Amino acid sequence: MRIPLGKFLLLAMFLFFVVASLLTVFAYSAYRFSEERRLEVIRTRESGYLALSEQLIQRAMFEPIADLNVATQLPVVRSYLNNPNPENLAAMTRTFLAISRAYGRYYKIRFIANDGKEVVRVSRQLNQSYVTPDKELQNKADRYFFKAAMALDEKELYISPFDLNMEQGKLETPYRPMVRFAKHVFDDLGNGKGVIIFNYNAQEMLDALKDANSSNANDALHEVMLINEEGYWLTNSHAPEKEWGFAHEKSSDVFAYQFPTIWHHVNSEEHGSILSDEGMFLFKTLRPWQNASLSNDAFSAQLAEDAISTINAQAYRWKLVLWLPPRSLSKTSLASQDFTWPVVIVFYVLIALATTALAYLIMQRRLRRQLQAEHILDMERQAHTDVLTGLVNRRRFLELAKQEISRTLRKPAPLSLLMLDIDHFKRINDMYGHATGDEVLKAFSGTCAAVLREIDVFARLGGEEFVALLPDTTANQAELIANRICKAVAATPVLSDKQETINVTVSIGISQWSGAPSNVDTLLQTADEALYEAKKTGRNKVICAQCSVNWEICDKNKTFLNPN
Ligand SMILES: Nc1nc2c(ncn2[C@@H]2O[C@H](COP(=O)(O)OP(=O)(O)OP(=O)(O)O)[C@@H](O)[C@H]2O)c(=O)[nH]1
Repeated sequence: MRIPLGKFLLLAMFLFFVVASLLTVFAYSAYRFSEERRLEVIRTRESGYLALSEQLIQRAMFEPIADLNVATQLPVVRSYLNNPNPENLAAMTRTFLAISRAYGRYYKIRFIANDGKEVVRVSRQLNQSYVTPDKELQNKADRYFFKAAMALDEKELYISPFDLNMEQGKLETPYRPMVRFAKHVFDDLGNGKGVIIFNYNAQEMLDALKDANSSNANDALHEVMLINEEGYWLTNSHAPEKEWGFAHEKSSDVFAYQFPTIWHHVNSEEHGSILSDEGMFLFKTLRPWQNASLSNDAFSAQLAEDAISTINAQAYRWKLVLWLPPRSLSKTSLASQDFTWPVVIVFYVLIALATTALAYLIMQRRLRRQLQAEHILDMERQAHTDVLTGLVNRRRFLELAKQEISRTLRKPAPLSLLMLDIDHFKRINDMYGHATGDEVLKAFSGTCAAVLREIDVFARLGGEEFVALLPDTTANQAELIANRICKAVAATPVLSDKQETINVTVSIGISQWSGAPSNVDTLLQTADEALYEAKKTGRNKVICAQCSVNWEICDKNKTFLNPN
């Protein structure tokens, strides 16, 4: 017996579906868990970069304050303010030149007198510091920064908005971002003498910011952005051409244009992190001077003390944003590794192989069990069946007859039994051989079975002796059936292997269960006695002791002794 292919394939597919679904759910959950952990690690690392960047900006923005404070206290400067003679002016100019060279971070260091006239201007360009000749000095009385600085008292300090350097009223290109730091200076008698202004080269700080954030080449690469109040990029490592959008008046060069939903959070929240289809954003609001006294950085904290009266620190509010674009973010994700899809395919192929093997084993086991069950059934059938005729044998007949009697006891009904014996069967054997005798037995069984009903129990007791138990049948009805059998047998001759016609007749004895608690043996015995009577009185007949009428309707002409 072979494994049925259709069922095997169905089972294999079912197992594959179940196992693959379970393992997929499990693997996907594990993947989601590891993804969350991975993103958490990235977020923590990026927070570190954000804190570092903030510190870097804060430090850079405090250095000019320190320099300006020191400059206004220098003895040479004090001497000039108290006694503005040419000698002291020259000494102050030399000091400004030295400061310019030493730090290199100031485009201009100037002293502007009360009337707005530049008295000293030390410029720095292309890594060179030089003193501007007197004839090129300008009057700045109308400039906003001069006016603002002149309004300060001694302790206060003016910080201009982040701006681009202008030369001769025009934007200098490439852009030179700068912030002006100015102090109103007084002589020892408290008379205002003018303003000292440092034009701080902020590009230095912005470059340092980019450098600090590009050294993470081994990590997922992030972009650093510094955004001013209006959402313009002061620095944008991802798209430097979009920096200083306010200068080239391109409304699309704002953060809000590129990332509207992200900007909503960045603009309205102090700090946070956002994970979206556009990547991961970590941001922080920077108020370089306003919050400096809270800084962990001792340097910044001290300077915050010094510049405590900085008048326009409130105006400074930048947004520092670190952005991991989706590609960078997924760089370390399992899903984007080269080996992932081949592994997934191998994974499912292995599941398919394993479930196919399992289906094969299950089918084989089922088949074995089925064969065993069939074998047992077969054995049972053999134990209950007469091999030659296929009829129920004596043992099984006795079991079935007992069951039938019990049933009749529970639900009273007539029950009759026929005992059948082929006449002169020995002679058939003797004349035509044992094999032909067997054929006669088979033909006889078939003829009788055709007359009997489905519910009748027809059995071969042994040799040429047969029995039929007829439920729901009275002796009179049984007699009719027996006569029908008797006539059918007589009318059905059998052909020998030599094509000779063999007439077969049968004698039948009948008994009916009386309703009294008798057993099968009693029934058999009564029928056997009737059969004996039939044999004794000429064969080919039916005898029923309990019947109301007893007549012989079997064909008297058809006897074994009288063929045809
Ligand atoms: N071919 C064949 N013969 C069998 C089988 N079982 C029993 N016999 C024979 O059946 C014969 C029965 O003969 P008897 O018991 O003398 O009865 P009978 O010749 O039919 O005579 P009556 O019953 O008096 O009519 C014996 O010769 C048995 O050997 C069988 O399975 N096959």
